[in-house]
Amino acid sequence: MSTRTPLMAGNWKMNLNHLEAIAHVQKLAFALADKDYEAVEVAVLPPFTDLRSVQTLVDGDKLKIKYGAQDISAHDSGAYTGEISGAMLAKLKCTYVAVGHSERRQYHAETDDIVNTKVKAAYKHGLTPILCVGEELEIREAGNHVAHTLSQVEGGLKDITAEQAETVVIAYEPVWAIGTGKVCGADDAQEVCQAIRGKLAELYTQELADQVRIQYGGSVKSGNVAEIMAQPDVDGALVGGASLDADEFVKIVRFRDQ
Ligand SMILES: O=C[C@H](O)COP(=O)(O)O
Repeated sequence: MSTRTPLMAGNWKMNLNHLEAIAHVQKLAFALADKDYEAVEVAVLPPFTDLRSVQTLVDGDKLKIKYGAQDISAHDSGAYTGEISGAMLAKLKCTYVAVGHSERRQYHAETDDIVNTKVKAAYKHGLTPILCVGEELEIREAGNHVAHTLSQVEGGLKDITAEQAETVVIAYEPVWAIGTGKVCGADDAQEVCQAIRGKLAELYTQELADQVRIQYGGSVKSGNVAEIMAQPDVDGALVGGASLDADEFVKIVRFRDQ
């Protein structure tokens, strides 16, 4: 039986300003109880401009919610206008950082090589990367979704040591299921998550692969989360739209009750 603690992470994307972020985290904190945190790790990934406010709230009230960023610069400092470094995120006590989200790959031309440099930057600064992978619709329709996703896993983890990789979180997000309401079938999610675990065993060891958490992401809601979480290789969810509604996100955290 798996000892992996599920990770439910809300990726707010480009939503909620810093005042709204405070109200939202307060609502989550009010609703979630110790028994929730014992069963599930809960995290939010707000926009960069919200992180200081979230940190102040989490620190001040000793909240058990973890938080992180949606992206990280591959560079440590210098003339990189608009970028945010791992050192800056670490200073704000971020735990996680999403790397290679499909929206970064699609709108900012992030290749596996760029994603890999960002994974390295995350580890360098003591952050845990949530490495996002997943195929576009044409690739799935052509039956190449597993191979495509595994090559993104391999590319993202290039030169990452076993000591580092044992803490990575992989988020499998089929692009066609993101924000579309089209949920990948639980069996389909399991197929790819299982293959990702197999790839981790091949790259490292079975023991390491058994330890790594693999999330599913793509139109996760309270109504479908239980079925997805019932899959043996799915260890959590990366939730976009539904994480903006605090009540709905709490229901997702409490997937066992749904
Ligand atoms: O990071 C989250 C994913 O992109 C899923 O977004 P979604 O739940 O709105 O489909």
